[in-house]
Amino acid sequence: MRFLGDYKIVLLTCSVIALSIYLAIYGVGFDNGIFPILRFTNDSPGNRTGGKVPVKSIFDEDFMYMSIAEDIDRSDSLHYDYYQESCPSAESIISKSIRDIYTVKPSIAPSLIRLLFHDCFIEGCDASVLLDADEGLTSEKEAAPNLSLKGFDVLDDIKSELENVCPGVVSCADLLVLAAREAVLLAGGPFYPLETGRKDSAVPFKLIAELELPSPQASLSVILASFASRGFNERETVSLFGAHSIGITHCTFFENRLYNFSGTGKADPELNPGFLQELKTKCPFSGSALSPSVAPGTGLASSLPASSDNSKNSYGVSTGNSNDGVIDLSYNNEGGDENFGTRYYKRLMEKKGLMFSDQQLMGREETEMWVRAYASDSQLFRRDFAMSMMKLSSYHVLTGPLGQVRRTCSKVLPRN
Ligand code: HEM
Ligand SMILES: [Ca+2]
Repeated sequence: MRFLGDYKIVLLTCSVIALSIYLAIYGVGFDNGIFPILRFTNDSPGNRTGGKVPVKSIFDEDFMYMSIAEDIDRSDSLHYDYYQESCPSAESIISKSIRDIYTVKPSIAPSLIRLLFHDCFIEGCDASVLLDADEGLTSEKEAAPNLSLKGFDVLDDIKSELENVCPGVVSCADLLVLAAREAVLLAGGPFYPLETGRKDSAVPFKLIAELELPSPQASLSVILASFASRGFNERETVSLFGAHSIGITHCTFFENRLYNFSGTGKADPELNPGFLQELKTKCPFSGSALSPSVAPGTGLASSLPASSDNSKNSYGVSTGNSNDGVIDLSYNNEGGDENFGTRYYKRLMEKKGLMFSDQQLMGREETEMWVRAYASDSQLFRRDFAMSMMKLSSYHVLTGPLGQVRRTCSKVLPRN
């Protein structure tokens, strides 16, 4: 019996160590000696600045509380309320600023969420996307998939407010993830706890952004591979796409589906016929659908052939044509805020996905299953979206001496 008891202790200790390593690697951190547990019953912010916010691990099905050694050195890693002493008002300044701006400009919410995705997906959440071009540096903003990003000015303003209160303390990477979380909440999405302590990169990654941000013409296998290479499974990937229930899309990103799908000169058969007519009136034929740059089914942005039409780039973004129409992804907030996410999945089930890449989620059993689940169960979607956003917001972060805290989000610190 004694042997059995020892055996169990050894087994438990090994499990704790293994789980610790797993969670540390995948970015769901510790907090004050507790594996975070998410309250599934309630989406309300709860203890937003108090540090110990319970979070459920994405990886275990059972709710587990375990104590871990108190003497782990967390000074160089992400943790809750990182700015508690160095800048106690940081989180409230950020959330209040976003709330104020949102009242006059609600489009800031989708802009920031997209910005977060484009930053974190490329070399992690390090604010690399916020850098302007500078001597020797080509800005990530100039990468084709990033040309229609917005919200930089708002982050610059909030950063200068933070600099007035606590100079050189709050990173732009933390600012972006916290601002995007507030944006999700304002748009009717769930609250999720976030650890802080990210540092900013000293370089942008324009070429990697060109190569690795998925194109709106990407096929399902390309999309899944691209998310999987960053640790996101099908369920997490499908849940993140729920962000496409808010904001806007330019016609240019799906025009080929209306007029010249796969070079056939016809519409995409996967488009709902009534919806097709509706879209055609909003996005009249402009000729750009004939461009080879928008041939669907291809891979990542960079793998699309360069357009012969100089007004468009390989991501299909109009660079010179100001006539490009815009479609409201939320369809005037169809079903209200409480339908954040679910309205997107319902539309996919009706073959009303706007981009080729959106409708692709219905293309395989394992992703279609999650589309159906999220369309019918908004609580499930909110929980999954919250967890996936937490995971995305902590993806591949720079901490401690590995990064810097910029004074201005668009500029790296001057070299000494
Ligand atoms: C295969 C993956 C994805 C592709 C190809 C894609 C592509 C696009 C495109 C082309 C637009 C329209 C931009 C414009 O017209 O200005 C857009 C908008 C948007 N995307 Fe995605 N996206 C993807 C995944 C995601 C993810 C994972 C998120 C967030 C978690 C996200 C959040 C958004 C938001 C919020 C908007 C609206 C932006 C605004 O209104 O300013 N997207 N996306
Ligand atoms: Ca980045």
